Amino acid sequence: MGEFELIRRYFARESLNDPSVYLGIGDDCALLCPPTGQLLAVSIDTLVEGVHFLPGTPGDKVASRLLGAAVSDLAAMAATPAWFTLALSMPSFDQDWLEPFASCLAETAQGLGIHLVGGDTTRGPLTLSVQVHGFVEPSLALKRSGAQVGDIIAVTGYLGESKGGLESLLKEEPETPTIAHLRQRFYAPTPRIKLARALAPFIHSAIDISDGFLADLKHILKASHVGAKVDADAVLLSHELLAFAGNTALARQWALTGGEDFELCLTLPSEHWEHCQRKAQALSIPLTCVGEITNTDALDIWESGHKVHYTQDGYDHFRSSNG
Ligand SMILES: Nc1ncnc2c1ncn2[C@@H]1O[C@H](COP(=O)(O)OP(=O)(O)O)[C@@H](O)[C@H]1O
Ligand SMILES: Cc1ncc(C[n+]2csc(CCOP(=O)(O)OP(=O)(O)O)c2C)c(N)n1
Ligand SMILES: [Mg+2]
Repeated sequence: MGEFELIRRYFARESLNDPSVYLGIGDDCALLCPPTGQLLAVSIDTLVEGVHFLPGTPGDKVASRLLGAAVSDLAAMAATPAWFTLALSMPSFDQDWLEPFASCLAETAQGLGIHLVGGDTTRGPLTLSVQVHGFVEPSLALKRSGAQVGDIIAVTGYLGESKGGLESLLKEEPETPTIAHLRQRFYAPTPRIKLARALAPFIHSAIDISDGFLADLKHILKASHVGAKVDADAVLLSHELLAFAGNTALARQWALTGGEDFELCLTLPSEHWEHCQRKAQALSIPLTCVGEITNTDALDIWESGHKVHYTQDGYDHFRSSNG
């Protein structure tokens, strides 16, 4: 099969019926119409075989991980997903991999309300990049730089589960229901778009957790010129994570530093806390207060009444060891 037949068969299957897409797949560029008065939010993410997923991972699992993680960046800005482009490099034409990849990509995109409008397909090591585009009202866009002293630090969902799923894959553990749950969290992140949109008017700063909660919180602290006090005991640890990790200390370490949770870390003034919690409850998403923004230049982590230190705060592509 040739390059253009592949694109037609797998990626240009349906014609788009969206007024914001003037011209989609098939020309030198897509032509798109952002709504007037809104900002265009743009972000790109890449997955590399052997770096982000294990060799031999089925196409559907790569697709949900790829798009979920990319759209999570839109959630972190409180943007509504609109369009994405896909750059795909693979060593050879592999129908058994491409078919589930393309089907799951289309299904995930539909669920997230985002449309594939173009891309690029080449031969090379298995690498996938997705550029996502979304819209956000200028007054609602959530930045890393807005945290204020006294803000509550809150996180969504159960951190560390994705790291548990990855560890179970690296150890080639047989798939029990507990492990299936953790692997699902690794392979199929759920961008918190609805919650971000609902909370945006009350939030001072936000980031999505990709490298690790502590590492990503540090980006907020640096951008906002503030410090933080984190209560590690307050971080929710799911039954599944505790069961797989085998002890609370390891589960907590994964939750604080494991990464790829694609949950949100938010800071907000305490007077809005109860209202935000009710909004999260209505969407059945846990929202947990895990600390406070301080006027120091440090990130202090407290556990059982003691200040503790984590040697690694998250994943770094160019550091030699990543825990
Ligand atoms: N090669 C690059 N060229 C320009 N900007 C980059 C490059 N790599 C990363 N960035 C920018 O640096 C910032 C941090 O990147 P990253 O940690 O990958 O963000 P995220 O976790 O949101 O994906 C982002 O604003 C991103 O756009
Ligand atoms: C085979 C394998 N080894 C290790 C990891 C762990 N890992 C790889 S990248 C990464 C951090 C997130 O990826 P990145 O590309 O930095 O995402 P971004 O911050 O740009 O959203 C983590 C925890 C993995 N997912 N798969
Ligand atoms: Mg990135």
